[in-house]
Amino acid sequence: MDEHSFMVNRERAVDYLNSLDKVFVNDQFLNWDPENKIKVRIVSARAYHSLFMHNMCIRPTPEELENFGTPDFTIYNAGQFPCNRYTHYMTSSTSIDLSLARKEMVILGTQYAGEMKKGLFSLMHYLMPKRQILSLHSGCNMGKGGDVALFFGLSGTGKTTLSTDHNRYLIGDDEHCWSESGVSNIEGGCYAKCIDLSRENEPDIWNAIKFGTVLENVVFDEHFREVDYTDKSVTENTRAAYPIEYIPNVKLPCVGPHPKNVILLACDAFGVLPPVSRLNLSQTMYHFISGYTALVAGTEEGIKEPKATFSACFGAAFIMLHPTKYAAMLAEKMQNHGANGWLVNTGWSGGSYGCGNRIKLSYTRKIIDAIHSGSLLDAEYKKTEIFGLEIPNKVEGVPSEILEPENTWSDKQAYKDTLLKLAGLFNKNFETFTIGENNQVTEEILAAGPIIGDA
Ligand SMILES: Nc1ncnc2c1ncn2[C@@H]1O[C@H](COP(=O)(O)OP(=O)(O)O)[C@@H](O)[C@H]1O
Ligand SMILES: C=C(OP(=O)(O)O)C(=O)O
Repeated sequence: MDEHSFMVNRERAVDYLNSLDKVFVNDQFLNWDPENKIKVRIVSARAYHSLFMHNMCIRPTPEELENFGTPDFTIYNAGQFPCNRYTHYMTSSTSIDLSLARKEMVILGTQYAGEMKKGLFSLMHYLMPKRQILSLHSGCNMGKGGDVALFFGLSGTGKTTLSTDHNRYLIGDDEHCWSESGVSNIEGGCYAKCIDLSRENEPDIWNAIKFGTVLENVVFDEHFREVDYTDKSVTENTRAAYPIEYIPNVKLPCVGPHPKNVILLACDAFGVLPPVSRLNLSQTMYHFISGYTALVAGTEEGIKEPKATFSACFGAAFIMLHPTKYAAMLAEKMQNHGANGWLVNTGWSGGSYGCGNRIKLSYTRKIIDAIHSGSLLDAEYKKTEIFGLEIPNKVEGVPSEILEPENTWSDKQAYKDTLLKLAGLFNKNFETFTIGENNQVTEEILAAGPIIGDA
């Protein structure tokens, strides 16, 4: 959109906010790295939006608030009020506009609180790389011995669920920076999906839902105030936003040393990617640039059943530079700090969606445990056809037969056909990444993708 259209929307939002008796103003920080902290001001009409950002951004101390000064960036959230559909570029009544020049964001026509946090995340994807800091759409946690793991993945792949681990310190569930001094969380809270949430499966998230937590899109009994986490009548995308301290084993301040493991999460609805594979650096780059997952119900509007999608760097909606710029930074950091790459399928096994089942969360947790402990590096590995992924022969606590997807499919031909289909989708997606003049993608990265013809 052009500057003029931004200003039309901005004026509409500001006029709307000015017409109210009361607005809420939050002054907060982004990024726990003290040297790269960003000051944000959020002006909103609804208490729920203000509390959401209070929970999600880093909360200033009273002294910091006193000396806050001029913010680096301001959000005008007039979400209850629509944009004018006759304004240039508007195709609906919803518009979320970000101006890097004005250092402002305007929200009209949507009250989904996540827009604010994701808008700020886009800003960080612009500001941080300029300082040679890599911004990451990933969860992050740290073991008792100081080993840090990153969990990359698109919405619904398990970043929040798997980074929230009773045996490890939580650094953050969704947005991080990797600088010369290590990792830092951008946020001060978590935004967990809570559809079908249970105390047994996710005790830490369950217990984090208490006074002060914002529950969004959930259905509850107004008399008893009991939430029905199974109710999908508003949307599957039900959410809980809580301050990160609501997780008992949080690492405060939310910073850590350089990562030891980089885990790429894909929720493969085709059911052909192995539950876990070890990646070399080129494969890690290939899969990072591809950013594959299946959109499942609840992640985007209109998705009723899973559909393959590719989102560069696991965050195409947020990145501001060419994907290979982020990939090159990631490769350099992983190489310099000796981090291992892994691909974990948190999606289907035993067949595609509709036939097979989603891999049990308890098995995925065992796989993640084996990555953290280092024991998975000791397994024997075998290379898969087409994708050339290295899969281990055993993982403690996981039935060995499921480690090789073909074993779990009763119809072997259907497995092969589906594998080829997915490989074709990967290749087609990667056609946009050529070994161009700027040497954007290296031969090694290109060769790390699926090779059709070997089957
Ligand atoms: N094997 C699995 N691994 C990870 N998550 C799973 C698995 N099976 C089911 N799930 C569910 O998938 C959802 C993952 O969502 P979440 O962790 O919020 O993703 P993200 O943070 O990446 O958006 C949760 O509701 C979780 O309970
Ligand atoms: C915040 C979102 O993403 P994630 O699921 O990665 O938290 C979202 O999709 O609104």
